[in-house]
Amino acid sequence: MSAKVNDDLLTERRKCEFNVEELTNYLDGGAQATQNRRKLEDKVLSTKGLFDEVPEEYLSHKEKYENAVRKAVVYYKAMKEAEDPNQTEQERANATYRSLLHAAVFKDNSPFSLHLAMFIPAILGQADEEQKKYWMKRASKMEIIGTYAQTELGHGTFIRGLETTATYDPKTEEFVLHSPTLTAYKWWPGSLAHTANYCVVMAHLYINGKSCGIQPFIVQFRDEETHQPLPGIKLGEIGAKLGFNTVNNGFLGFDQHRIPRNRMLMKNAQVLKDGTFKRSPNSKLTYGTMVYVRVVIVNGMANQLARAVTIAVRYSAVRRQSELKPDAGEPQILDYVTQQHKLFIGIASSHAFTLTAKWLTRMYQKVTADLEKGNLDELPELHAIACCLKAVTTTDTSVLVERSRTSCGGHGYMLSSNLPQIYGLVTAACTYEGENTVLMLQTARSLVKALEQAQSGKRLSPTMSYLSEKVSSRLKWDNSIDGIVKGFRRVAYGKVESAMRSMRKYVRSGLGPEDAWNMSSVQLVAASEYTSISEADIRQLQDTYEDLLGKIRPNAVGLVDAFDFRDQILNSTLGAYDGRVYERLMEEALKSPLNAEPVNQSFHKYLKPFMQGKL
Ligand SMILES: CCCCCCCC/C=C\CCCCCCCC(=O)SCCNC(=O)CCNC(=O)[C@H](O)C(C)(C)COP(=O)(O)OP(=O)(O)OC[C@H]1O[C@@H](n2cnc3c(N)ncnc32)[C@H](O)[C@@H]1OP(=O)(O)O
Ligand SMILES: Cc1cc2nc3c(=O)[nH]c(=O)nc-3n(C[C@H](O)[C@H](O)[C@H](O)COP(=O)(O)OP(=O)(O)OC[C@H]3O[C@@H](n4cnc5c(N)ncnc54)[C@H](O)[C@@H]3O)c2cc1C
Repeated sequence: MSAKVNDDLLTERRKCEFNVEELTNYLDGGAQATQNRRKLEDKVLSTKGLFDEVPEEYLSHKEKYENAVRKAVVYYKAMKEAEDPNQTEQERANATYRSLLHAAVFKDNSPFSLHLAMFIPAILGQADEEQKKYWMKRASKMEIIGTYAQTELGHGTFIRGLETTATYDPKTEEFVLHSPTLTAYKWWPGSLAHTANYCVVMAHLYINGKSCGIQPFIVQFRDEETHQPLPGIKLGEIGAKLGFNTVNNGFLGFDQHRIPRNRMLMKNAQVLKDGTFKRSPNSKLTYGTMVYVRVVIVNGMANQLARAVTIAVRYSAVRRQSELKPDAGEPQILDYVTQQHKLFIGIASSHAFTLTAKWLTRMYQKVTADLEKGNLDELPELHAIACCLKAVTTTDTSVLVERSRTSCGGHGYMLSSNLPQIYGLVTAACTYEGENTVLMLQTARSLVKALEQAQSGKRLSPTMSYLSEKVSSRLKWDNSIDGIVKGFRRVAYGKVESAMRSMRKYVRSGLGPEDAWNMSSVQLVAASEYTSISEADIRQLQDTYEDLLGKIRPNAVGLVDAFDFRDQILNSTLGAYDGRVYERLMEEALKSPLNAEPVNQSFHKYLKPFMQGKL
C-alpha cells in the first residue's frame, strides 16, 4: 500500500490550473516519447543490484569507486537489454533525451561516463571510415572502455600549449608518445585511473622535427586481459574532488610509448607511411568533440536544474514555517514571495534551456551535415554559439541549483536531500569542456568581428543579426515579450559596441591589440552574457514580474510534477512525490553507521579519559 501523500501536496495538485500530463508530453516531444521514456525507466530501474544497500555517502573513497563500477556494469547491461529493437535511433534518443536514468544509480556520476560522453563521440567525429568501423564495433559493445585525454597537469584551456608529443618514426611506421615534463602528464580525464583501457589522446604531432599541430590518437594503455598498465605508461588517480568522486579521474604519463601509424585518427588530417603530412581543411576540426559535448551539456543542465527545482518546490509546499499574519498559523514557505522568487526562475530557466538545447542540437546537426559535404561556412558561428550557451547555462544552473539548496534551509544541506551532489555535478560543468570565461571570450571574439562587419555594411548570420539592426536610441519600451526582447537586443548591442570602443581607445593610447583585448576583456565577457537594462524600465518590469510570481504560485507543484522525475531519479528525502519529508529524513539518518550503537567506541578510547583528565 503506497504511503499517504502529504495533505499540502494533495491540495497543491488539486489547485493546479493546467493538465500536467500534457506538459510532460510536450517536454518529451509527444505522448509516445513519454511512454517510451517511462517504459525504459520501468525496465532499467527494476533491475536487481542497481541500488546501494548503504548510502554511498557512508562509504570510503575506494569503496565508493568499487561500488560504482559494480553498479555501472549492471546498469549498462540493463540499458542494453532494455533497448527496444523496433525503435528507431531517433525514438531511442528521444527516450533518453530527458531521462536522468543514470542519476538514479550514480549520485556522483558514473565511472563509464567519459566512454559515452567523449570517447565514442571522438571516434565518430575524428576517425576515418575504416577506423570508425573497427573502433565503434568494439566501443559500442563495451569490449573496450575509453576516455578522452586532452587536459594536462600544466594545460587545460590552451590546447596549442599541450606538451604531450607524438613523434612519427617512418622506419617503423609508428608514433612515439612521450610526456617530456611532469606538466605534460594527462591530468583529469574521467575513467582514466582504473576503469578505462583505451583513450583518445590529444598530442602535439612532430614529423622530421616539424610541428604538425595537435592531433587525436587512439591509445591502449592497459592490457585487455590483466588490466595492467602497458610498458611506458604511468597511471594513477588524481584524488578526492568536490564532486564526480565516482568518475575515477586520473593521470597518465607516457615514456617513449610506441603505437602503430593507424592509431592516429585520420578523418581530418593524415600521415602517410613515408611521413607525408596531409593537413586538415581546418585545424579547428580537431576540436570537434568539444563542440559536440558543449551542445550536450546545455540539455544536461536543463535536466539537472529541473531535478533540483522539483526537490525544492515540493519541499517548499510541505514545509511550514513562521507567521505571515498573526494567529493565522504557520504558512507553507512557498507562500513567501521571496521563496517564489528563488525558485520560479529555476523552473522557467529549465524550460528555456530545454528549448535552447533542442534549437542548438538542430543547429549542430545541420552544421555537422554540412561539414560532411566539405562546407565549413557555419562552423565559426556554431562554435561561438555553443561556447556562449554552454557557459551561460552552466553558470546559471550552478547559481539556481545552489539557490534551490539554500531555499530548503538546513535540510537542503543534508546529503540525503541530494541537492549538494547535484550542485557538485553542475558546477563542474562551469570548468570542464572549456572554462566558462575562456568560452565567453571566444564568443566575444566572434561578436567583435560581427560588429565590425555590420559597421562596414556586410550581412550577418541570423544569430548575430541583432548587431546590424539600427536599434533606435529611444526604443519605445513596453513589457510585452517583443518589447523585452527588443530591450535585450539594445543592451546586447550596447555592450558589444562599448567593449569595442574601449579596445579602440586602448589601441589609440599605444597598446598593442592583444593588450587592448586583455584590458577590455571584462566588458567582452559581459557582451557575451546579458546584464541589467536601464533604470526607468526596471520599475515597470518589476511590477510585471511580481504579478507573474502570483500567477505561477498555484501551479508551481504542477509545473515540477510535469518534469515527471521518479523518486529514484530525484534520490532525495525532500523531493519525493508523496512529500513525506520528515519520515524520510529520519529513515535516512538511521542508516548512518554511527547510529548502529548508542555509545561509540571513541567515548571509552578518548572522551572519557580526556574528560577525567587522564589524557
Ligand atoms: C553530469 C551532470 C551534468 C550534465 C552534463 C551532461 C553532458 C556531459 C556528460 C557527462 C559528463 C562529462 C564529463 C566531463 C567531460 C569533460 C571533458 C573535458 O573537459 S575535455 C577538455 C575540454 N577542454 C577544452 O574545452 C579546452 C578549451 N580550449 C579551447 O577550446 C581552445 O584552446 C580555445 C578555443 C580557447 C583556443 O584555441 P586556439 O588557441 O587553437 O584558437 P585561437 O588562437 O584562440 O583562435 C580562435 C579561432 O579558432 C576558432 N575556433 C576555436 N575553437 C574552435 C572550435 N572548436 N571549432 C571551430 N572553430 C574554433 C575560433 O572561432 C577563432 O576563429 P577566428 O580566428 O576568430 O576566425
Ligand atoms: C570534473 C572535471 C572533469 C574533467 N574531465 C576531463 C576529461 O575527461 N578529459 C579532459 O581532457 N579534461 C577534463 N577536465 C579538465 C577540464 O577540461 C579543464 O579543467 C578545463 O579545460 C580548464 O583548464 P584548466 O583546469 O587548465 O584551467 P586554466 O585554463 O588554467 O584556467 C584557470 C583560470 O585561468 C583563466 N584563463 C585561462 N586562459 C585564459 C584566457 N585566454 N583568457 C582569460 N582567462 C583565462 C580561466 O578563466 C580560469 O579562471 C575535467 C575537469 C573537471 C573539473
